[in-house]
Parts: sequence; C-alpha cells; structure tokens
Amino acid sequence: MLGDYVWMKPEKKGQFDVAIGAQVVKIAADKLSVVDDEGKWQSVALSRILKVMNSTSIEGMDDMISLGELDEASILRNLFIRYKNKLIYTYTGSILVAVNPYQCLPIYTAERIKLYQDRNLGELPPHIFAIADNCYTHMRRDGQDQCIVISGESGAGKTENTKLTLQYLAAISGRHSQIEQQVLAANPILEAFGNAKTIRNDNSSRFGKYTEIHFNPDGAIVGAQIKQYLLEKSRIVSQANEERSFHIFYSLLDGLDAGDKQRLDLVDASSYKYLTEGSTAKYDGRDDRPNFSDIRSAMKELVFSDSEISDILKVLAVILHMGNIEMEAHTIDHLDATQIPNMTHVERIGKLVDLEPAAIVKGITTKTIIIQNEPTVSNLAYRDAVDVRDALAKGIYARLFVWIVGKINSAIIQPEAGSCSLIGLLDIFGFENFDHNSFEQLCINFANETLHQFFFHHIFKLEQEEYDAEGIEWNHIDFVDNQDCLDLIGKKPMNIMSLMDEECMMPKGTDQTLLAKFNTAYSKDKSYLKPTRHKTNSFGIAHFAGEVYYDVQGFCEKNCDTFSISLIQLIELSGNKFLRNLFQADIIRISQNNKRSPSISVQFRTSLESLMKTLSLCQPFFVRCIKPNEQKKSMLFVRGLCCRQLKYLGMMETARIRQAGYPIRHAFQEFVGRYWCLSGLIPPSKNEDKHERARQICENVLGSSGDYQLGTCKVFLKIAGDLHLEQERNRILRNVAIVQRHIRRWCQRRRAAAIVIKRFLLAAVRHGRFRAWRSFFLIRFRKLRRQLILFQKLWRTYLANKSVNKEDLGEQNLQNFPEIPQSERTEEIEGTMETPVRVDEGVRLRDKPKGAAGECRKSCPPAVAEAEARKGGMAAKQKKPSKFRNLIRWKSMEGKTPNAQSAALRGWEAANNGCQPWTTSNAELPEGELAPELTKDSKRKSVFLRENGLPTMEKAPREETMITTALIRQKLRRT
Ligand SMILES: Nc1ncnc2c1ncn2[C@@H]1O[C@H](COP(=O)(O)OP(=O)(O)OP(=O)(O)O)[C@@H](O)[C@H]1O
Repeated sequence: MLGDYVWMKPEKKGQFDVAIGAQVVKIAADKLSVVDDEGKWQSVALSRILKVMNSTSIEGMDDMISLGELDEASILRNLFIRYKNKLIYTYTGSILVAVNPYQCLPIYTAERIKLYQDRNLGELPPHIFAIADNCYTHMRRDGQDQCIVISGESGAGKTENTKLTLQYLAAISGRHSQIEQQVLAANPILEAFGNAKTIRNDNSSRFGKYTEIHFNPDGAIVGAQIKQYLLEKSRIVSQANEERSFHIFYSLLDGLDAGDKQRLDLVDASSYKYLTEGSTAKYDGRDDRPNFSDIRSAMKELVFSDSEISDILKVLAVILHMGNIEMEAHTIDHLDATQIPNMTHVERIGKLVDLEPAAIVKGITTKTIIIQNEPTVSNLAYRDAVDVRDALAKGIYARLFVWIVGKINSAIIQPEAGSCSLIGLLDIFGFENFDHNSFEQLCINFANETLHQFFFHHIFKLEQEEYDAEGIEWNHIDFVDNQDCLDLIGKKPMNIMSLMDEECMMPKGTDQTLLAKFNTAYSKDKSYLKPTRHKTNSFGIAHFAGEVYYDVQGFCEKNCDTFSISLIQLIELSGNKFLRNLFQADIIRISQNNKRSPSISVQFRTSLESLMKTLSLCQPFFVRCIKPNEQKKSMLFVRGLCCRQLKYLGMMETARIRQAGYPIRHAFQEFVGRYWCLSGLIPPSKNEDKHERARQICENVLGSSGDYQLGTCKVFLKIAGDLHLEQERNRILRNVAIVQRHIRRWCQRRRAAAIVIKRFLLAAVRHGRFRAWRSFFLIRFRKLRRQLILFQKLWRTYLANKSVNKEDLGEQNLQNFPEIPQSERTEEIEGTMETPVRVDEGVRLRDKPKGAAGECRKSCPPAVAEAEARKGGMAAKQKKPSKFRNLIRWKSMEGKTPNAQSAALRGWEAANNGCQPWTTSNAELPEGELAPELTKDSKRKSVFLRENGLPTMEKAPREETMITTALIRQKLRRT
C-alpha cells in the first residue's frame, strides 16, 4: 500500500550488505517507487521487496529486544533511525549500544545527571548515565564489585563514554572531595602522554586502560587505581602519514615559554624528526598551547612536584634531540660502523641529563657482548645504530609513561580502600585491521579476542549453562566460539606468542625463520591463514571480527624489546637521578646478571590474564561503541561500516539471546528479602518456604506476563519484569515512607515539646524564675477562686433578697432621701447597733422586739460594744443593711479614741469583704471634716459605704459617689 514501509533486498551482495528499509511512494503494475532509508528514490521490481516492515521497526525502539523482527537489518535500521533523531544510545537488554555522534549533544548536563540518578534501567531513555547509575546502585545494593567493559573500534567513542561514566560517578557519589578532582585530573595527563592523532581518530588512546574507582560503604569515592596496557611506543619514532606522535610533544613545544624552551634547547615541532614523520604537526580541533597549561595544572592537582615536572620536560626534550642525532655509515678495519658527524644534539642531551657526549656516542654506535666472561665491544652498522638510538628513545618514553601512571596512582590510591567496593572501567583498544598490521595489532587483537570471549562467556555460555542447571525453558541459540583463535595466538602450549619468544632466544632467529615455523606448526589450524601470493611476508588469523594478515617484519625485535646492556650502562652513567630512576628495574636486573627481561608478549599476556581475573570477580556491564563513519563527520551513518561493527561485536546474537533469555536473576532468599513487601505486609520468617513466597510475589506483580521463570534456586527475570517489580516496590516503599514520616514527625514533635518544657523548667529553676511562675499561677488561681466565691455570694444574696420585701427596705435613691428626724435616727441607730439581725433571715429591723435590743444594750456597756465592733466580721454581718451603716458606725464611735475608730472600721471592712461596697477615696473627703484621724492613718485608703443596704457588683457611678460623700459630710456636720 502507498505509504507503507517495506524491506528491500540490498543492491550488492557483500559480507556486510543487509536489507534496507524503504517507504512506498508510488505503485505501478510490476514496479514500486520507493524512498529508501538513505533518502534515495528508486523504482524497484516487486521481486526486490522482501516483506512489509513490522511497526516496531518503523519508528525504532529504545531496546532492540522489543523489535518485532530481530535480524541484522532491523537492528541496523533501529540504530540508523535513532541516530538520525540524535538518539545515539540504544539498549539491547542491559547492554548499551552507543553510536558516536561526532558532535556535542546537550545530553550530558547536570540536569541529566540528576534525572538518571536512582532510576532503574529502562525507566528513562537509554543513556551512558543509566548504565553508570545501575552499576553504582548494584554495587551499593549487593556490595559486589562492578565493571563496565567499553569496547569498539578506534574512534567509536570508548574514551568519551569512559570519561562520561567517570564524571557521572564523581557527581553522584556526593562527596565532591579532592580525590574526585584528582581522579578526573588523571585524564588530561594520560591523554597527553598516551593519546595521539591517528587516521581513524584525532584523539586515539594508544594504550589500554583499566580504571578502578573505590567507594566507601556510604558510596563516596575514596580512591582510584589506573592500570595501563601496552603503550604503542613505536609511535615515538615513526608515524603513518597524517598521524602524529603523542600529544605531549606538540603541547610542550607550543605551550612552553621562551625561557624554558631555551633552557631545554627546544624550538618548534617542525624541527624534530620524531615529530614530522606523519607531516601533521597541526590539525583542526586541537589547540596544543592551552592544552599544555591544562596538563601542568592537572599535574599540580596530582601532586607532581616542580622538580618532577622539570625532569619530565627534560626527558621529553632528550627524546626529541635523540631523534635529531644524525648518523652516517662508516667502515673501521673493513667492518661496518657508524659515525655521528654533528655532535650538537648529542651535546644537548649530555647537558640535559648530565652525560658525557662520548659515552652517548659509544652507547648508540657500539655494542658490548660478553665472550668468555670478558666484555667485548664491537661497532654497529648504520641500520643497527639507528635501531639502538630509536630503542633508547622508545625505552625512555615507555618507562616515563609507566612512571607517570605510577605517580598518578600514588596520589589517588587510598591505602584503606582495600575494604571498599569498586567499579572498574575498561577502555581498551578496539579490534584493528589495517592495510599493514604488525606485532602491536596482533597483541591488540589478542586482547580483543580475550574480551570477546569474556563477553560471550557471560552472555551465552554461562547463561545457557545456568538455564540448563535451573531447569528454565528456553530456545538454545548458537554462537561462534572464538576459543580456537585464542588457543592459536596465546593459549595452547605451542602458540604463536610462545613461538615468537622461542625465536627471540635463538641467536640466529629472524622474522623469516619465525614465519616459516608458523607455517609448519599451524598448517592444519582452522584459524591460521598461510601467506598469500600478495602477502608473502605475512600470516593471517581468522579473528571473530574477520581475517587479519600480519606482516612479520620486526616481530622478533619488537617482542624481545631489546634494550641492550650497553644502553642500560649508559643510563647508569647519567647524573640525572630521575632518568636513572626510570630504569631502576633494568639496572637491578643487569646487576643480578639476569640479562633478559620478559618479552613483550609474555608481559602482555600476564597483564591480560590478571585483568580477566579481576573482571571475572565483578558483575559486568557492557557498552558497545559504534563508529558511524570513517570521516569523523556528524550525522553520517555508513551502513556497511556499522553492520560490520555490529557483527564483530556479536550484537545480533546478543540481541537474540537477550530477547529469548532472562538477563536478571536473584536467589530466592535475596529475591524474597527484597520484594516481600509486594505480597502482603508480613516480612518473611526464617523458616518460610522462600520458593513459595517468590512464586506468590511474581504471580501478584507479574501475573502471567512471561517476564519471569522460577528455577530451582533462582528467580529469572526479563528486563521488563525486573523494572515492573522495582517500580511496584518503590511505590510501596514511598507510601510506607509517607506513613513513617508522619509517625516520626509526631513522635519527634512530642519529644521536642517535652524537651522544651524540661529545658524551660530547668532554666526557670536555675534562674529563680520558677518561683515567679509559681506565684504567677497562684495569683491567677486565687483570683479565679475569689471570683467564684463572689459569684456564689451574689447568687446567695440574690436568693436571700428575693425573699425580702423590697418596700420595707426602702427603695429610695440618694437624691430624694428624706431628712431623718433626730429621734428616729437615734432609735434607728441604737436599734441597729444593739440589735443584731441576720440579713439572710429576711427580717426587718423594725420588726424585731425592741425589748431584746434594749436588754442587749443595757447588758452591753460601751466598752463591750466597742470590742464587739472590733471583732468586725460577725458584728457587721449581723447588722441590717442600711444606707446609713457608716454613719451609724461613726455615730457609735463618736468620742472613741482614733485607734478604736480605726479598729472598728477595719472590722467593718473585713466583714464587708467581697460585698463590693461603694468606695470613695480619702482624698475626696475634705481634710479635717471627716475623721481627721482616719485620713492620717496611712493604711486606710478608703471609706466604705453601702448602697441601699444591698450588696452590688456594680461600681458606684462617680456622681453618686460625690453625692454620698456630700451626704456623709452633711450628716456628720449635723451630728
Ligand atoms: N558521546 C560523544 N559525544 C560527542 N562526541 C563524541 C562522543 N563520543 C565520541 N565522540 C567524538 O569521537 C572522537 C573519538 O572518540 P574516542 O576517542 O572516545 O574514541 P575511542 O573509541 O576511544 O578511540 P581509540 O580506541 O582510538 O582511543 C572523540 O574525540 C569525540 O570527538
């Protein structure tokens, strides 16, 4: 149908040509017009159309194993579609495929780092940060060492992804300490001394690197260690066209100031033979001058001392001068010899490292051999002398590089880091197949074969063996095992490398005799390819990534790493301690009469074995880097090149096995321990059947999705199943955390409140405030009690008054109060004073029998009455409430001593306590008119009056008070 996507057969039938996707734009009778994935319009016969494309392949998927059709064409298209959309990362299960974008993408920001933190694999779009985070999480969760193996061709992006991983780990580990800065600072130094521009990559690592990052139990970086493998030291003396030597030389010559340059007798890069072989001292995209200052500051960060930096610069200058030593063929006594016509550079070297020029000349133009325990010196032919000179330069640089790595390690390795967990990052040279391959390529490809086996061993062999052992149902997938190839190069007893070693020991061993031995020994080996007509000096090996032919020229010399005794003796003569120190191990070896150092192949195999041992102890993650084009251009995806890399990396088989298999597995105990919260709220007991509980959890959460299988000891999960379980667990834990947070907050607040009170009381007691607070509360309590009593009183009074005839009590206000005749008043006074009547009895004074009162008066002489009045409360209480109570009182107290008057008043006042009398200030009473003694009495502040004889809560209005005061005056005057 129009608009449909289809698969088309490839035009060519090459090894790496696979079906291409296309969209149908026109349909004719026997032809289709299509636009293919590369944007080409084509009119194709129906026979070229293979099938309609699966919907998953049209837009592309984050994870290859989700593709509906899993073959080379769909995997390649998936990468292509995503690459076009600047999505350079894609998963194949837990394996990350990274296509080099050759441009800066805004996907490595601090926000991205935060985004990927604590996320499960597959939760977010594929990213190198997701792998790094997963690795970190696994390390912390399981306490197991982890490693990330980053592989791919030269220029595929291994080093960039290693750096990004390192930056991510430094960012999330959270301590931001000096050690993190030091670990990051190691990179520019290593790149300067170990990287160079090659045809394939402008910043190619010419050594393998395994970086171990050590973390403490809190997940913070506490140290690191770097291991280096097989530096390509031949680059020091020669480079292919358009290639350069190691970056440091160009940075040094561009970045050094004039004074330093003069001191080292250095000029610009174009003046040095060792730097001009490739005729590209400068290239776009690299500025060597600022790089040099970066390198120096990185060295400072890693505690390189000034004298060490100065010595390093001297050694580099020596290497450059060495390359410029010109030699001429010469004969002495009819024997080949070499002479040095111009001694300028020899003298410069001598000056820099404190060596006699004659000793240098002797060292590089002659050789010392021991014959019958006697050292015999012979001249070297021109070619041999050049080789010795170059060997000296290479030897010095290789040892300098080892020393620099050691120096970095001494700054970043933490002695206590032994007990910590680690994450290892392996950035090792990819598979190499050039037009001309030599000994180095053989070693590099051997390392790649070993890593490939590690990868396949992990992905296939172990996986299949484990499925079988656990009784998991799945379809077996065939894969190509590279064991034969490994055996041929370096594993079986008589392998290529051991034959090389043997040949190096032979006095007459040459590269040609070595090749002849290979041809004889491996003529029947499937992986060995005999020299062809065009490649007579080469042998081939059928690697997992294709056939590679190696030119044997220089094999023996490179493998033996001949660094003659004469040269070691020359170094020993140097007054430069740093230089002598670089050769310390060789000097010791020579002094112990051990003439031979282990061959390069032996050293390489030993370090490779140790690396594989380390990796096998870790939980590995794999990042497979793909180089999309050879031109280093952005947005250019060359299908053939990518397809080749996918094949070499075993991505097709990987995708299939990952799709069919269960990459994540947990022992029952561990699984139940982690996910028990997904099957109710009861934690697993010790004796519980963990298999049954694991089954319950899987059924609860994953149902019949097929994302899991239960083995005999383990739960096997697909990525999707694991992701789902993790998400569910996180959801439940989040909810639990919310509840816990509330409870904790409540408890915390209670505890905090108790602490505050306790603190306050302690402080109060300490500062004497406790009493103040106590009295404060007591005052409040008493006030409250008084108010209650008052209310009680008022209520009772009210009840009592209710039963009293209000008319008889005389409801007259003060304004129209009638004049009281003298007689009446006296009687009243007398009656009142002498006849105690209880108010609450509700009996009027006048109603009481006068006789009783009279008798009382008679029986009570004035002294007794006074005493009565002094008693206060009782007497006053018994008096009938009256407007004139005070007058009566004063009347009755007339003629008494001021003290008696005052006492009577106090008694009265006490009796009226709580009755809220009218009060008027003494000050308002005219001085001398009313009880002058009273006003003089400082304790008395008020005269108490009663209103209508009834107790009241209301305060007297001001005018009434004044009237009352006037009335008192009037009454008193009258009396
Ligand atoms: N993720 C990326 N983003 C931007 N540019 C990248 C990325 N990855 C790689 N590159 C570019 O590709 C170049 C080559 O990458 P890198 O040096 O990492 O390759 P390599 O695989 O380590 O090569 P070699 O094996 O030669 O060291 C880098 O210098 C950089 O310009």
